[in-house]
Amino acid sequence: MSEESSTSFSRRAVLGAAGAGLVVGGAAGVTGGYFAGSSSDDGSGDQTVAFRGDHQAGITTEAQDRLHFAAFDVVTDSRDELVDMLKKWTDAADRMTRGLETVDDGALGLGDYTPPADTGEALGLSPAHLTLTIGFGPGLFGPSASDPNRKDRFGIAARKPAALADLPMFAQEKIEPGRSYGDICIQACADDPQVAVHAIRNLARIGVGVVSVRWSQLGFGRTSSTTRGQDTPRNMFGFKDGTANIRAEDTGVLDEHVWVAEGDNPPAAQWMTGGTYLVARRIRMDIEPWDRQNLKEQETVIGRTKGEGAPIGKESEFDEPDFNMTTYGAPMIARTAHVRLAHPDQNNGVQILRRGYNFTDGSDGFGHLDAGLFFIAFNRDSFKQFVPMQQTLSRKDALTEYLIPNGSAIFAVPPGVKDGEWWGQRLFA
Ligand SMILES: C=CC1=C(C)c2cc3[nH]c(cc4nc(cc5[nH]c(cc1n2)c(C)c5CCC(=O)O)C(CCC(=O)O)=C4C)c(C)c3C=C
Ligand SMILES: [Fe+2]
Repeated sequence: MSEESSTSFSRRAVLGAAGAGLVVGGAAGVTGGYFAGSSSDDGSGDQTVAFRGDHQAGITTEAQDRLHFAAFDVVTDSRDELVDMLKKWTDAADRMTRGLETVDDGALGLGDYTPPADTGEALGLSPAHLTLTIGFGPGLFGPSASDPNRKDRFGIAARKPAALADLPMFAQEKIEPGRSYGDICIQACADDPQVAVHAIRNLARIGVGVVSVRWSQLGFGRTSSTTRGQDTPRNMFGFKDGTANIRAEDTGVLDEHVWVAEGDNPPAAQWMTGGTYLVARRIRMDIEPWDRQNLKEQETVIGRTKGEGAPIGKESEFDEPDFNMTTYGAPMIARTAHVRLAHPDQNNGVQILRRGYNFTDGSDGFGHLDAGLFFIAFNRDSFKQFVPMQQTLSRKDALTEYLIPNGSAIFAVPPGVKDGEWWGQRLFA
């Protein structure tokens, strides 16, 4: 599909033309389509992030402020139906990221007696830097934690990469199956929550009969920076989060720690070259006990100051932590401090790209906020990176006392789609 077909017009153009009393719709021959696929806001209001490319958008893309993450179960056994849906999803996703309706004039133009092909709540809204990132879970290939008896329904078991396996159980977690696992995930990020929700809702609608939503999570504030230009945001414990994250500019680090390389897989799993693995963890944070701790204790648990975000013993946010500094013979950064235990020095040099979001899902019926961090990380092999890091944190990290991880999932995120290509083509073709 061309980026700017003559019958494509933006959601803004629909309302603008309608407001001016024009007839809109493909049949009426209205032309427009002025949201080109640029990667930034150039000042003209073109808030698009390119959907197609070597890697999927939504990984190193400058982290947007809002998230709607959905995990789907595939409910059909038909490979043809699944492939057909993935093609329709690709088309709709490509369009929505450019600020277009899922199909031309889908919300209003199909007549009075047909369900609209676009749900309409994004009419008049900009693309808001929407990115849609797809991932495939272990259950798509056969038995997995969500269904240990599952067959290889789509004939792709031999194509499953070794690094796509269920995450192990970790100490101190309370994983709920209804918030975990999934055959396919879609990560929708945007700077407008309605745009992200619209995208997930329409993909779920298009997928009826083929997929059903297993769980989903909204996030309202990013907890990471993924480019050098971004300010560091704060998490629900009030600390700057994302200071030491990998950035889009660190291309060498990304190649080493995030992107799957050709040599990582045998020929059958080459469809993952240029992709990455997404780990999602819903981590509820014990807000009320945390809020009763004094500032010094909070800073000791994290290993950084709350105001500046500097490593304890240093002045500025981006100063390197010195884990050997002592005071009265004791380490300045506690042995149990989160940043010490998560640092590459303590993890055989491994790094992960964090791209999580704050969440608050009301309260739990006992007067406690159901709030936390929806942790998302991208890495080249979760079993060499995320898993050992999480094992160390679960056992030793002082922060663990305030955390209850209750959702967990892993997905293989294939590389980006080229022009004309559809999501999953290299896996299924
Ligand atoms: C397994 C990986 C990680 C989980 C799970 C995790 C949860 C988690 N983290 C915070 C708060 C902060 N984390 C910070 C740094 C940091 N965290 C991880 C990994 C996990 N965090 C890494 C790899 C790092 C960077 C370490 C380094 O190289 O220095 C920080 C400090 C600021 C920063 O660098 O981002 C904070 C604050 C919470 C609240 C949380 C679970 C809810
Ligand atoms: Fe952390």
